[in-house]
Amino acid sequence: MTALLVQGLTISLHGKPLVAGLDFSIEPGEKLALLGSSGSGKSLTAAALLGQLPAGMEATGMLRVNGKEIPLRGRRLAGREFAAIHQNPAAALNPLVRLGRQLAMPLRNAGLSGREAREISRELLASVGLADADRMLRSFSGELSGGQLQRVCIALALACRADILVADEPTTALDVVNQARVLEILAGVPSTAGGLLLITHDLAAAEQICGRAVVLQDGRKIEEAHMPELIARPRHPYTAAMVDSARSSFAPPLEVAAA
Ligand SMILES: Nc1ncnc2c1ncn2[C@@H]1O[C@H](COP(=O)(O)OP(=O)(O)OP(=O)(O)O)[C@@H](O)[C@H]1O
Repeated sequence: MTALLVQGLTISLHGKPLVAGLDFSIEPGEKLALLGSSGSGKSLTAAALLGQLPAGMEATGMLRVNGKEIPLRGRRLAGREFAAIHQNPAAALNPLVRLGRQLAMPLRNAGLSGREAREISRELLASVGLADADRMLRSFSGELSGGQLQRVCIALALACRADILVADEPTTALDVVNQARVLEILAGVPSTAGGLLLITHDLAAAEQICGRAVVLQDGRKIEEAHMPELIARPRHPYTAAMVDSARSSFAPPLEVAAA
């Protein structure tokens, strides 16, 4: 059964559509990229799925997770179906609550004992490359670096055991070394963790993590393809420009190329 089905998603502000008639789907265990330039509607799409649209905006259309229909209109909570990894990890965590308690919360809510929740929290932290799990569990978010915090947020999202993980520009606030590490971790998220929707303007990140992509421009889908096809044979001029620009960012410096 399709893990996520979005049909005719339209997001409007005072009657003006900012995202219009968007269709896409994610199969179980699939990682899908939502690509597009700034202002194309990626974050609003994520916000509509997560029930986090700004006040005054309304979403219409059909949303189904594992066959269950979820009303979009008036949606103001993510529910158990979705877990999110946001751009700014510090803002996603409660600074006054030890990380161990924050990680344990969704596990305890799922019926695990305190001891089981602590054990699984340690395993989750290890799975995102945080070795000193006991220290992390005792820490407050203000005591960790941005890269460590984003890994804690990925562990927290996995602890929610949601059907769909939504990662909205998860590496934007990180330095290049941590960006690479977080991309590696997301690429390694097992297919058993449900579907993953990666929101990004970074084609290289999408290629590393996702098998398929949907490209948005001005709130509309302009292209949808498997990653190798999208990169080898982009059909829309915007996608072609995005592919060219990603290629040129890896090209050797002009003077070296000319030598
Ligand atoms: N709170 C808001 N109020 C009014 N308009 C908004 C609001 N948030 C987004 N928009 C508009 O909706 C459109 C889509 O914005 P969105 O943030 O989804 O783009 P995006 O593709 O995620 O861009 P970026 O990569 O810069 O985050 C843009 O035209 C934007 O100006």
